[in-house]
Amino acid sequence: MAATGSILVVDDDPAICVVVGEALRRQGHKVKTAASIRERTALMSSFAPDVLITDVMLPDGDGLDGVAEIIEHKPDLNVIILSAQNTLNTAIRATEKGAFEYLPKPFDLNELTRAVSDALGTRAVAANGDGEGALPHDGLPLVGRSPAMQEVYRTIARVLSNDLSILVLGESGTGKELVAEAIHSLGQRRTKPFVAINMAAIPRELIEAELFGYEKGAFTGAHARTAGKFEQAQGGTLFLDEIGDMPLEAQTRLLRVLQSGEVTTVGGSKPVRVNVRIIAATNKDLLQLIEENRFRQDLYYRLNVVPIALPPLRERREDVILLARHFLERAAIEGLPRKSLSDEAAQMLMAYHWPGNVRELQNLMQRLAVLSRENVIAGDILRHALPLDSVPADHAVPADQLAHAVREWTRRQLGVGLGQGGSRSLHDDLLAVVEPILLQETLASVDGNQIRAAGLLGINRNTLRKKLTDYGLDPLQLRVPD
Ligand SMILES: Nc1ncnc2c1ncn2[C@@H]1O[C@H](COP(=O)(O)OP(=O)(O)OP(=O)(O)O)[C@@H](O)[C@H]1O
Repeated sequence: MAATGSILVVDDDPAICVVVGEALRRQGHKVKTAASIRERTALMSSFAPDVLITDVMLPDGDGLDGVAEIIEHKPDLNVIILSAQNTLNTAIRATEKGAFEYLPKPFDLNELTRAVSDALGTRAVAANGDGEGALPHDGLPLVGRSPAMQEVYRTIARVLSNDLSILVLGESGTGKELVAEAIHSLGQRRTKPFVAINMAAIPRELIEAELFGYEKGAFTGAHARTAGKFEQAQGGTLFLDEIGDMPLEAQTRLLRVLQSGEVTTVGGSKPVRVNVRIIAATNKDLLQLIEENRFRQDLYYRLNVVPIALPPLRERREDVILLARHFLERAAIEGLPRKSLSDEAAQMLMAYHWPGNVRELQNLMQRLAVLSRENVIAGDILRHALPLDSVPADHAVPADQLAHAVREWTRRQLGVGLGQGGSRSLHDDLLAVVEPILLQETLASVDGNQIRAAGLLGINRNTLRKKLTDYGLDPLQLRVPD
């Protein structure tokens, strides 16, 4: 049976105290509630709880204030923070104060009761050795309050005080590099270098020299010993962007460095010890690459100690307006005219499918800050500014029609084709019908510009190029359809 204990719930909302209190009592815990910091302080000494659940915004102050001191006096106490201010800042502050868990409001009651059971079965997490207020809290880079982003904040907060390897997953423009920078600049390595290298941006044959450095004369043009990114990042963080594009030979070498903690330059023989935190990122399906023998499984496990998944912007639409306002505000701080969004414009932004994710939204807001003559950005301006006439992805009728066509096609294939063999697979057959149309139409809409088409499709440029070759499509011959 799960352990039971005494729990103090602090929230100025009586409804929350009742609901949480009842749920916990039903599980056999002893529960008391308080509505303010004053009441909390009074109860802490008389009641001596095992777990403290506290809201952040309390009528007489910030619920996080004093938490570090409480834990210092009572190291066994586990603290669970509830907060409606679902920002990276709150998650980090909660972790810094030594809180056991941070739950964004509105929270899931099951999650809370589970957190309490976990807390009772675990020793309190010691407060971060940096001490209070040691981290720069202002101007935190990541914006967004969606549940998906809260999960990201919680994970970031948990990895700041350790050196675990991190794999950031997400489509292009979702903020993978920003997450890596945030982990570095808020973590214990922040006074050391943050070095980024993008595997897709460097010719394959140069990747090893860039990463590990090279000796004088190692190859034509190697005029002097040059330190690689590993050595440049000494003591700090190395961000390996687009790791899925790393050639296999370089992967083998990288794995060796991660296992030994030593780098040997290309053409060199004397290893150099390196102390570097690794954060890798990819928009590719690494498991698929492993299956195709294009990515080493052992390297994958080394890199993927803590995964952080950034969902596409279209799957966290509640963040769109916050982000849009953030970018307009930033433009104003940079000296551009201050702009706001009309209701219609806000609706349109929410409905759009954002294939280029946050980067696309950021670029659009910057453009509008410069171009729009009115102070309030109206729907009309957006209609021109959004690509493809801002057709929202959720456009119900075409999506329904497509779904209908796919259903009919699949049923027919299953009816006709079962047991006849010869066909590659239903999945491939469908893609072979649909994908070339998607690629052709998208390319035609941007006059064959592969970079823009890849952005609209939300896939990597190299992936697009490969697909075009596979389907025998020539982007230059694609004309805007009638
Ligand atoms: N949550 C966010 N809050 C504020 N700005 C963001 C957020 N996410 C992304 N951005 C901004 O959007 C732009 C794209 O982000 P970033 O370069 O980190 O994406 P990425 O996933 O690494 O893209 P790629 O895979 O193409 O390299 C950056 O200018 C970044 O500052």
